[in-house]
Amino acid sequence: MQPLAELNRDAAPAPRGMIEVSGLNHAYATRQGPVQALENVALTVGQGRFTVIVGPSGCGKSSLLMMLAGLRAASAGQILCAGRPITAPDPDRVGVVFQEANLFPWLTALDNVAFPLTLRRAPKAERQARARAMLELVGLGDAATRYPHELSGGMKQRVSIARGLVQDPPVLLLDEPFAALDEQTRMAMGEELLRIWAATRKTVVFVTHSLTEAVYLADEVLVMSARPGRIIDRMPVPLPRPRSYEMMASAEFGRLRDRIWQQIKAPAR
Ligand SMILES: Nc1ncnc2c1ncn2[C@@H]1O[C@H](COP(=O)(O)OP(=O)(O)OP(=O)(O)O)[C@@H](O)[C@H]1O
Repeated sequence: MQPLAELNRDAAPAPRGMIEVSGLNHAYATRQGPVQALENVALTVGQGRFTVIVGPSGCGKSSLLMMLAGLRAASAGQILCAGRPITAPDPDRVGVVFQEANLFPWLTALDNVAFPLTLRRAPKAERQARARAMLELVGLGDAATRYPHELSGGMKQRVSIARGLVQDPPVLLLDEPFAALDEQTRMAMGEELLRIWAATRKTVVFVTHSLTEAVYLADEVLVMSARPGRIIDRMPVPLPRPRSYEMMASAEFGRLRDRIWQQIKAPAR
């Protein structure tokens, strides 16, 4: 007879992803009729994994991220985060960072980071301690009392990342967070994000147009088709970590980037 432990192991559910999306469809209502943005999107992101989403312009990447964040409802389908549906923004489970840092100009860096805790009416000492720790984490411990206009573009995005992490959510979503930055700052921010990710072990979903950024950052790249967006490839990135600038010149890196490019380049006319 099979021992009880064996039976239990067989009966245990398969390990679930931190994020599980199934049958996601979305059509926007426009004056010209419905615009099908997403078609039957399904994906799983394992706990602590760094997943990057790429795809042609207008394929629905931002729409998908907004839905994962609970900021937009899909026409159909299900999104589970940590085993429970996402139906509205839930900063305890999901932090979000957008292309624009969207900081309040009248608040210091510290108070911007603390703002979500203020909304929750957390005690002031706790808010400040937590926000200070997050600023330290993103390398801005010395800039706590500065206002947004006194910060560079890269520093503002660091504040935005710190704010996304301040409630310690298991998931961090980033929608082209470095797109507005110059190339040098963008590279540095990519490295910085990997350092933060390694320190916190968050589950990360990152949208970008940059194929180099995608391969450099990801454990796995999800490639979307042109609209209506579908997932057409799940490409693991077997490059070792920590990633380095030199890896970008390797044949393996080039092969991975080319695999994405071949799938998203516009068809020749
Ligand atoms: N509020 C809206 N109303 C109507 N159509 C919309 C709306 N938001 C997005 N769309 C359309 O849905 C499609 C997907 O848009 P979305 O912004 O999600 O794509 P994307 O892949 O993030 O684009 P990009 O790469 O250019 O940032 C596009 O065709 C867009 O025009």
